[in-house]
Parts: sequence; structure tokens; C-alpha cells
Amino acid sequence: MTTKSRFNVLEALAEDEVSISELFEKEPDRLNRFVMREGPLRVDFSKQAIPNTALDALLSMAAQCDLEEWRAKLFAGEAVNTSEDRAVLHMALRGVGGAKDVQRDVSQMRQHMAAYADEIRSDGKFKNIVHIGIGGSDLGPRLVSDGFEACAEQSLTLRFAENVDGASINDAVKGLDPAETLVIIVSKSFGTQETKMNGESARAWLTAGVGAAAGDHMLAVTANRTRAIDFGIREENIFDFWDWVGGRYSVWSAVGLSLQIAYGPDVFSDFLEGAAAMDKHFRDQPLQENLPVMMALTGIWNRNCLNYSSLAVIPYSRRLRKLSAFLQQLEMESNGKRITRDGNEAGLTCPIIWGDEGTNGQHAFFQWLHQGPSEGKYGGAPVDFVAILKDHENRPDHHKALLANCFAQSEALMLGKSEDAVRQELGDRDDIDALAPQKTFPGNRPSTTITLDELSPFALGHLIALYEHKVFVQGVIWNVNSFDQWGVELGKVLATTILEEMNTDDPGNHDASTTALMGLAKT
Ligand SMILES: O=P(O)(O)OC[C@H]1O[C@](O)(CO)[C@@H](O)[C@@H]1O
Repeated sequence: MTTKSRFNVLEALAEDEVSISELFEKEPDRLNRFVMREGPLRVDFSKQAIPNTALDALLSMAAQCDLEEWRAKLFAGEAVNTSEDRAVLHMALRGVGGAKDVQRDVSQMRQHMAAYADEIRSDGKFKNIVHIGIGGSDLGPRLVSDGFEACAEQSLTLRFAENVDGASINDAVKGLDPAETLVIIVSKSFGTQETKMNGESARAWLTAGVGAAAGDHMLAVTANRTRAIDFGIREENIFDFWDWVGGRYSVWSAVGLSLQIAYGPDVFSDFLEGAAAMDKHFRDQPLQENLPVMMALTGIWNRNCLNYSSLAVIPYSRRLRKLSAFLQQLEMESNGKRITRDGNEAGLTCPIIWGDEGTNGQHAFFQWLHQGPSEGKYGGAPVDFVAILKDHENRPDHHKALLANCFAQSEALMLGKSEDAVRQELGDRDDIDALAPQKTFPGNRPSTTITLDELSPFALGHLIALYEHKVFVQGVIWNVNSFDQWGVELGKVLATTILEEMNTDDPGNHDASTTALMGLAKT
């Protein structure tokens, strides 16, 4: 089946006008079918513009795309990253799947990390950690560190430096004593410009403070030990991970070392357990009862059948404020591709992922979500609302208000407000014909609401693994390789050339605009 023809039946179904609120009347079992509970997560898909018939068609389309076979290949450790001929086994980091040698390596690494973290925590020499890394070597640890704050205690100060902008490393070390600071340089390739430059600057900062002892304050986490040694990291200070761990799927590996040290190995183990529980659910449940599959299919419906080009992710939790940034990399670097595994045009794939924490977003871009110009079949953009049911801040009034806002927004997006209702409210006035349409809300805008019982490390692991597997399912259906990222290479190569030219006052061979911009940097 070609990628395009996968959606033929669905596209025909999508031509029917659907009223989400009417679906609740027409389909009395809607909540049973569209609300799924798994461990600490409850996911309510019922406010999606998907009738039962369309869901049936989506499920049979997924089966026809050999989803179950691909899932089996993934867990069996086959090279599902076809363009790089690599297995994809981040689940093995949480103890699920992987051959005996993989399981042995993982278990040794987990013991090594936990022992090291315990030692640093009890020794008391280090009070601060500066975690240096970018992309997958940064976003996961940042999101998770914020999330752990809900119910775990940070025993060492944890700072991050990712951007090559000098402000990043300056802010990270500001006010810290080098004698009490451990710098952890995290890079799968150990070839990333930003990370190496920040690592050099951190080394200079340490050396200025502690002299020759700087080497005792520097660790590396990498899949390229040789490069880390060349960089000057002592062999015994290197924590390995493997080429079968994709950067954006790596927070579960030694990439999470700074989290282990700051919050303790037990907290990190709970986080891994939460992800493992989602792995088993995804691996074992039939497609129609499978949460990542359901999440992927609602996304496919919105993207390929209703023509939505973006997905907003709005966590109603300050502790999850990095979720949309994390998912931008997870989803867009994985599936932001226009060519299939076999080299053909893929058609519409990954939507733009965007968002910010609620309620802040309500006072910024929600105007567009509710009344913005037509985008996708019903306007606005589909939204994933994410909320935590437990109040972790001991502020019950704030928490109720936060949840009320979250629930109200999904209801408002769905119900809208008709022009008739607006006219009635406005009564008799001269400008009513101009004003009433402006105050009308079209409604019928789809959303999913994910609630977590609490923001425990287990629940956070569960949530992140849910999105990881959703991305895998969508990649299978779009027939793209979700585990490479060729699209980031060109800019990196050109930046290296331009930097060399700027350092040597060589104008190089560029278009007029780029040449002029390079000229500006001389001043
Ligand atoms: O961990 P590394 O090798 O420094 O790479 C950092 C990031 O750069 C990328 O290769 C491209 O942006 C990401 O996939 C990766 O997460």
C-alpha cells in the first residue's frame, strides 16, 4: 500500500461534517471507548472530532500498515533505524527488551551510575552540578529535573548550559564555587560544537578556580569514548551509552546521571519503572486498547484527514513547562520528514509542535486557538491538555483554579458560542452586525486531555514513554524513519565553514546576503 493510499478511506470519511458535542449524544458509549486509563494516566480523547466509524477505520488502517510487525521488530532489537542500520532500544534502558548482552551492559551501567551518584551525594565535596549538553542531551534532563521538583528533593544545585551563546555558560556558573562544582559534559557524538565550546569554557572556569584539579571536576557521558578522551576527560570519568540510544530518547541512559546525583538513584529508578510500565502496555496490548496507538491515530486523523498543520501541547503545570520544547525535538526531529523509508514522497507528516504552560498561554495565543483564521477543517489547532490532579504545592485554591481553567478551555474550544447566542446577549444596538460575528466562537475544535494522578517520577516516566511510542506509531504509518535526523546536518556544516572564514577574515564564497551578514560580525 502506498503512503498516500493509506489515507483514502479515511479522507472520504473526513468529508462528513462532524459536531464533537453531538457525538456525545449520538454515541452513548463514547466515554468508554475514547477514555483510556493506564497506571497513573487517564487520557480523554472524547473531544476529538472522530466518530466511532472513523476510529474503526483508523485502527484497520494501522493494522494494514503492519504496525504489529513493526512493534515486534522494535522490541526484538531489529535495525528499525534503517538509514543508519541501527536497533532502537531505549526501552532496554528501562529493563524492557534487548538481547542478553544489551541487558547486561544496561544493568552494569545502572549499577555504576547509582554507586557513583550515592558516593557524590554522601561525600559532600560537590554542592553543584553543571550539566552541559544540547538537544537530546539537554531537553530530557531539563524537563525531568523540573518534574522531579514536584515531589523529590534536589540535594545538589543543578544548572544547565546548552546554547553556544556565552550567556548560557555564564548563567550556569554564575555565583558557583568551582571547588564545589562538578561539570558533566553530555554528548552522544562528542562532536557537537555548542557542547564542546561550553565544555572548554567550563574547563577554563574550573582551572581558574582549582588549577590542575580541574580534571577531577569533569565527567563525560558519551557514546564516543575516544573523542571524550581526546577532549581531555579522564577515562575513569567517562560514562558510556550506545549507538542504539537515539539522542532524543536518551534521558533514561547515563544522560540522566546529573538527575541521579541531584535527586538520588531511587527517584531515577522510579522514573525508569514508570516508562517500563508504558513499554509493556504498548508492547502487549491490542491496537484498540493501546494508549500510544490511540494517541498516534488521533494525530493522524487531525493531520492527514482534517489537514491540521500543528499540535499545541499545553501543560497546566509549571513543573511540566518544558514539555512542549521537549516534544518539539521528540516529534519534529523524529517525524519531520518528507521522504519515506523507500525514498518516495511521504505527503503530510509531523505537524508543528508548539505551546506553553497553562494558564499563561490563555493570555497569549488562546485568542488564536478560539477565533483564529481557518486552519484545518474546523479551525484553530488540536490541543493536548496535560494536567496533574494532585496539588503538590500545598496551595489547594490555586490548584483548583488551575484545573478549572484547563477543563474550561477544552470545553470552550469544543462548544464555542453561536452568533445567535451572542446577538441575544448584545440586545438591540446599532453596531450589532459588526460586533456579533467578532464575538462568536466557532467551536468544534478538537482536543485531548491527559490527566496524571500525581506528578511522581513514575508518572512522569509513563507520560514521556507514551509520547515516545506515539511517535514510533506515527512514523510507521507515515512510513518514515523516526530515528535519524539528516535535516540538521547542512546548517551545522555551513556554520563550521562560516566560523572558520570569520576567524580568518576570509569572505569565502557565499550569496550577497550571507556575505553582508558575515561583514557585520567583524565590527
Ligand atoms: O548528544 P550530541 O551528539 O551532542 O547531539 C546533540 C543533539 O544534536 C542532534 O544531533 C541534532 O540537533 C540531536 O539529534 C542531538 O540530540
